[in-house]
Amino acid sequence: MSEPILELEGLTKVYSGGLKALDNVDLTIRQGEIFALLGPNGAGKTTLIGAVCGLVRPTSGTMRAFGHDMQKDWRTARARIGLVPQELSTDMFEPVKRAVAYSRGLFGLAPDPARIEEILRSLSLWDKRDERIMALSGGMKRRVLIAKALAHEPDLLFLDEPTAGVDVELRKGMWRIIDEMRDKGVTVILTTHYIEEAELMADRVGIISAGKLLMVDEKEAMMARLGRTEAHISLASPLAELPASLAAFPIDLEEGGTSLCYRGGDGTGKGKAEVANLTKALIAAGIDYTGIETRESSLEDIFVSLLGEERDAA
Ligand SMILES: Nc1ncnc2c1ncn2[C@@H]1O[C@H](COP(=O)(O)OP(=O)(O)OP(=O)(O)O)[C@@H](O)[C@H]1O
Repeated sequence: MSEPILELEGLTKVYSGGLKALDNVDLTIRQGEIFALLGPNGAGKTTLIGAVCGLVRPTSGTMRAFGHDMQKDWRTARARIGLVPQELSTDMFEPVKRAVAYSRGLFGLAPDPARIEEILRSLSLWDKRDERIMALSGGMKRRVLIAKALAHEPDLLFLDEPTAGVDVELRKGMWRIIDEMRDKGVTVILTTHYIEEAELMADRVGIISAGKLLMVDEKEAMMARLGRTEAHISLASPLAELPASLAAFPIDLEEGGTSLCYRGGDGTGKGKAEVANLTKALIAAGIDYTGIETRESSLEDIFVSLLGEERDAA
């Protein structure tokens, strides 16, 4: 397994008003992985990123990046970390190219116009290089943020909600960029509200709520562990009860006996095979049906049910 690039232990942040935005977070990120941090508004995602990027001072806990203790040796690690924040804060009056080149200089790297050109071209910003950032569309501004983060060639890149409020085209462009970074071996930590995005891009997913990291796992493992298949089978005529021959299936009679509902499997397609067996068993039992609707649960369902459990437990 590759090197840990970021190790957080017991990371806690209590804001001055007393709000615990991070509650004892342990997280290890390995070189080259794409990690998605999923959580509802106010879960602590931006605070976590801010802590690692030196924008938020943790109340307690330790952070190591590239093997350096970030509280003791902050600069060495920080120079290798890029951040694409949610919003533009500065240099709205600057022309695109100058802002991006400046961002590289900020991290102590020698100017490299060819590299800046390559970045601007890859983000379709080259034609806009001399325009002031404030004159660009929202989506273009977001690309400038990415260009700035890439300008200093980070090994670890944080993307805070990279696709919030952007159109489908730009979202796809962003996914492509993340893919390219994966190919270059850059480690990416992204936060997102779009579960589809996490499902598509990430190798591992962490679910955070109210400052607590509820679960971290490989995406496939999470789906296999918590995913489900749900199938609704419409029966040709209502059943009063289920025959004993079907007792082994995880099924319920619903809608006054006119519908059979199967809930089982594991999000990896195992349920589909079981539903196929169920249909054979129905025919063998002389039960006729008129339609089947099957649905595999997504990361979204897992996310929603986990957060629901968390709320119920609170
Ligand atoms: N500077 C601050 N002072 C006090 N409380 C803060 C501060 N910054 C954030 N918070 C609070 O900390 C909690 C976590 O906020 P954070 O921005 O980290 O959440 P988030 O998961 O990024 O949310 P979103 O998805 O809305 O961006 C929220 O309740 C927020 O109101």
